[in-house]
Amino acid sequence: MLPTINPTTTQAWKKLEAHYEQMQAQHLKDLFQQDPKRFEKLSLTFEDILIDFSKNRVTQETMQLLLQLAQETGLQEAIDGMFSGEKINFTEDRAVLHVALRNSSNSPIMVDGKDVMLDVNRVLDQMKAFSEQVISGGWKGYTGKPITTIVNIGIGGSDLGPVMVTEALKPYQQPNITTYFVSNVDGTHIAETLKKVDAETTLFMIASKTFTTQETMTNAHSARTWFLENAKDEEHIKKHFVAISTNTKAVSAFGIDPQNMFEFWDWVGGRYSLWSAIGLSICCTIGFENFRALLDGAHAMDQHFQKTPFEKNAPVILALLGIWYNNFFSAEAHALLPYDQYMHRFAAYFQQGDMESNGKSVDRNSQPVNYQTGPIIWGEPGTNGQHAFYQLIHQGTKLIPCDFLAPAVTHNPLSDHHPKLMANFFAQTEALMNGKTEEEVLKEMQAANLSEEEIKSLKDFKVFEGNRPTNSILFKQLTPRTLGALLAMYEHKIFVQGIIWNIYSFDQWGVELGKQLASKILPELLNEEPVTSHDSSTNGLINQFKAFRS
Ligand SMILES: O=P(O)(O)OC[C@H]1O[C@H](O)[C@H](O)[C@@H](O)[C@@H]1O
Repeated sequence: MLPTINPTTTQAWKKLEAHYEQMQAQHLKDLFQQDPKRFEKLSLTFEDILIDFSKNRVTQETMQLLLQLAQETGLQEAIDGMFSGEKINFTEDRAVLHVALRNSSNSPIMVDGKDVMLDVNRVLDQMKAFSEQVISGGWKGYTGKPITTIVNIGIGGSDLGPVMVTEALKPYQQPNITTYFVSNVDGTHIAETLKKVDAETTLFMIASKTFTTQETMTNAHSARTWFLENAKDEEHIKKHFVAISTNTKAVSAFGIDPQNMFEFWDWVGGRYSLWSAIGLSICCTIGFENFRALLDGAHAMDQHFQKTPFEKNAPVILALLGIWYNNFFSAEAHALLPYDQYMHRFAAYFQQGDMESNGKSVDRNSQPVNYQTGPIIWGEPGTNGQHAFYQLIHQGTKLIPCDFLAPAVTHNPLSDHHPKLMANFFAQTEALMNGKTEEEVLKEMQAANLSEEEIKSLKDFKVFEGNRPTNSILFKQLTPRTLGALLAMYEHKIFVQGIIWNIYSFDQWGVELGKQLASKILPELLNEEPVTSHDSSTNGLINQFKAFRS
């Protein structure tokens, strides 16, 4: 059982409220001036990753109080519960064991009296053997040609993780394999993908934990129809369709040979599933050894998370800082800004990871929460974001804490691109912290020989308040191991926040209502009758939709 402490009732929370009153007037610039050792004190390293959290609006006292909050809300007990296979996903009565999927030390993890590592290793072996066959050309299509193209059909957790990782690890891509991802039920997605592929050399991976998701099943059936139009014979399906699911029955009903099914289990949450057989498209794209290295990096971070004292624990620190802004500074959002083009789906991935996990408003006592929970997560790679939305982060009315992530070594050392990219990375967090005072603005304008009148009319617009908090996460290079560690770090950050907010992070009831209503509306769209069963807006929209199509 997870602890059920309302965080606002803790001693630490009350002290943090009082402490916030002092801290809101403090400027980061001054905190740096007061303490030349601030960077050393407020940064930590994990393997090849440096996490600098010194540009946050905190002092040692803030960190102490936040750590006390973690203690008082029972974080250690919760961490132990997750790692030992307790059914901490209470509302679905399930364990939460993505950590078992990458448990390379193989220590037993028991669920319902059974060591899950046996199953984990069995499926990993199956993934290894299969991906090696595909990559080596040993797995042949129905005309005897090797597979050159993979189409992963899945949505949400059965799509975002593999998309993000295969993009992030493109430098490790096998030269003979091209991978596409189809998620949207909009027919455009599958239609445009099928235009690019050849039935003789394409392998479809139908990835769905439940194997009932409307979007995925619709796309899978369209892919099957298209394939049979080419291959003509249902016998050939077994060479071109594999399934990744927890639902064996539904996989067989679809016509996929159980031999070609890759299993995972109900204790793997969809948004935590890239480490499971859902990662098969990753294995076949970058090779099993690289997938293994991704798992190993995550496992190393898991151990760090499980065993390191909270004051040096990367996921715990990041989580506490997030709580500080979310609950005391009333920050509504958090931006993830990777300065690495390969990580262009990183923010999208953690939009699901974080917002589906912690977008909750009922606590673990079944009571409505009386405090804020999960933030809005968003972001784009630098420097593109700088030329689009950073204006608001620098000078807008909202406080948006940001994580800046970047590799020191690029996979594409093209002339001076990387130093230029990194100059921006360093400049942005400095600018966000320091801002620009009126005095500095005046000096600048005078140096540019502006008239007194021009200076007077423009100066106010050019002042930057600064004091905008950032974390800088600088790593040596974006390797599979480092990516694995970074992903696990953010996963555990989300876990810690969910524990402190006293919510259940591993269910997602909020996505159900829209699905139910859509299945009620679908038949109404397929007949000629005017619709009257909804509110006037929904009726009006549906009836206009029908009129446009008639
Ligand atoms: O893998 P599936 O069962 O097809 O589910 C795909 C997605 O469906 C829903 O939208 C859930 O909210 C997601 O958490 C899940 O990842």
